[in-house]
Formats: sequence, structure tokens, C-alpha cells
Amino acid sequence: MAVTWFNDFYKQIADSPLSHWLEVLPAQIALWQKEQLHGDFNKWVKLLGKLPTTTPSSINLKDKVEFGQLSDINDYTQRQISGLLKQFAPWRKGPFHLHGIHIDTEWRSDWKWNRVQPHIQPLKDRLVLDVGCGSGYHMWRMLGEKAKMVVGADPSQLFLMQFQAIKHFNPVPNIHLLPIGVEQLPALKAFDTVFSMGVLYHRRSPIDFLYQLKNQLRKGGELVLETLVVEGDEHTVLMAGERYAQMRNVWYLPSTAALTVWMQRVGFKNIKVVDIAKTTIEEQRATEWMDSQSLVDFLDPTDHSKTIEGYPAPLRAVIVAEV
Ligand SMILES: Nc1ncnc2c1ncn2[C@@H]1O[C@H](C[S@+](CC[C@H]([NH3+])C(=O)[O-])CC(=O)[O-])[C@@H](O)[C@H]1O
Repeated sequence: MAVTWFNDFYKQIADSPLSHWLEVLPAQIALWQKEQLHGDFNKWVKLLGKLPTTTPSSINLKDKVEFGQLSDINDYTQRQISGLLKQFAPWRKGPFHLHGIHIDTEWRSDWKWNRVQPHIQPLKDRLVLDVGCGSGYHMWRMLGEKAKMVVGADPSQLFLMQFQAIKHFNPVPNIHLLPIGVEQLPALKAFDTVFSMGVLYHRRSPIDFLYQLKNQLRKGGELVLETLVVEGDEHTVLMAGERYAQMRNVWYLPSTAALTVWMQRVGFKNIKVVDIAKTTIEEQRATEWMDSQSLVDFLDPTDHSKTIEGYPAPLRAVIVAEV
């Protein structure tokens, strides 16, 4: 089933600093549609098509992501929307509020945003990229800060569906999620702000990853990086064994001092560590919308300062820098 979600984006960027992206992006997306669709893709697109059209009486992106109130729709429609959205579970990144339906996600992504937002350059009128954006929760909050356009890149197709399901209730033209990985981005050198939160530790080559992020920024642009770190000096980097907090795809956890050295080597300037926070079992937990195991199951049951494998428990840092 071919989707046309990306055509508007191509048209919008044709006459913008992102126009040279058109040399590669449409071909990448066409190949993706032809060869890389998830087994449930067509089922998901059909479910999206069943979401009723509503008229939200309010849009709030400033302190949460909330489209419409319960009073805008009747009980039947609310149950219908809720039932359809549940079919896109597990819902990991959020929360979202749609016409009184509270999608209570595994993560309180709003808490991360509260740690990040006070420290970044104002997003008003900026062209913003979010690499590894998940379901797009933070992208909506970036739009709430009046960014001109927000583009997300994330290869997860379930996250893409969740994003499209949310966007259905507020179909504004200046927010787009593209199903591509960071490695598929050409050196666009055009974004005013690039975010990448929760991705660096998933990359096998973190230094190459930092170069890829840098290559998306215009001169003077800002990188906002959030990642798992460990305590230690500029020589400290943890490479965990096969799993870290049960995740198989975790590679390097540097100290903030080591990460700062990496970023200097890659050519970032004005590097500032602006927040360090332990992830709590209140911030990441199982809910009705994500009912499998979560952080509490990935920590040592007798000592929450350690993961179940015996490594330091998740500690996350926010770093801002310029190019
Ligand atoms: N090659 C890749 N390129 C881009 N993204 C990728 C790639 N591989 C995986 N991802 C995506 O990176 C995201 C990481 S989650 C952070 C979400 C949000 N930013 C958050 O801060 O809450 C954190 C976690 O799962 O640990 C997922 O959405 C992946 O699909």
C-alpha cells in the first residue's frame, strides 16, 4: 500500500535551504516503500484510515501535547479512537492527550523535555531536525516553541504510525517524520538546531555519529545531545557486555568529560553539559499502553543503583554545543 505522506514535504523543501535533500530523499523513500515495509504496514495504514475526523476545540503544545477535549466528541467516538490507538501499542514515548484520551506511555518524555528546553537556544522560526525522534513527542514540543519546521528521522515504522496517528488530530503542514536512519542523511548543513536524544549509545560508531549530526547543521547552529553516561574522567567509557539494562543494542557509555573530548575532536564549540539526571522508575514504567517489562525489571532488585547486569544504573546527560 503506497502512502503519500512525504510528498507535501518534498514540495515544501523545494524552495528552501533543504532543497538539495531532494537529490537523494525521494529515491530512498521509494526504495523503502518497495522493499523495506514492515509485515504489519498495510494493516497499520488501514487502521489509520479508520480514525474518525474530529474538530479539536483546543490545541496545546506549550506544556503538554494535547489536541481537543472530551466534550468535542461523543462516548462512542471516544471508545472508537481509543480502541484504534491501542492497536498501535506498545506506546513508549509520550504522553499524548487526544479528546480526553490519555495515552499514558512507558516514558514520561515530557520530563526529558523539561530538562532540555531551558538550556537551548530559542526555537522560534528555526529549522529543526530530531534524529531518532521516536513517535515524535519532542517534535510537537519543539513546534510548541514556535519552530518554523520540525523534521524527524527515525527508521522505526511503528513509531512512524504512532506519529501519523497523532498528526491525524492536528494535521499541520510543518512537522514531518521520515522513516530513515541517520546514516542515510546527506550532509545537509542547513538546520538551525539538531536534536539527538537517546540515540548515541545505540550507535556502533559514536564518533561517526557525531560527524553525521554536525553535518546537518548550518554554521553557528546548535546541537542538543542527550545520552546515557557514566561517572568518570575524560578517559572513562563503559562498553557493556551483550546487554545493558536488558537492551542488546547498547555500545558506548562515555563520561560527560570523555564525551566532551569526543565532541571537541569532531569540531564542536561551546560544549556545555547542562543537565545530568538518573532515570527513575517513575519516569520509565509499564502502563496500560505499554504493558510489558520496564525499567524496574531491568535494575538489580536489591540495589537500584545497578542494572540487573551489575553496571551503573541509567544516568542521562544533556549536552549543548555549536558548530
Ligand atoms: N540508525 C538510526 N538512525 C536514527 N534513529 C535511530 C537509528 N536506529 C535507531 N534509531 C531510533 O532511535 C530511537 C532511540 S529512543 C529515543 C527516542 C527519543 N529521541 C527520546 O529521547 O525519547 C531511546 C531508546 O530506545 O533507548 C528509537 O526511536 C530508534 O528507532
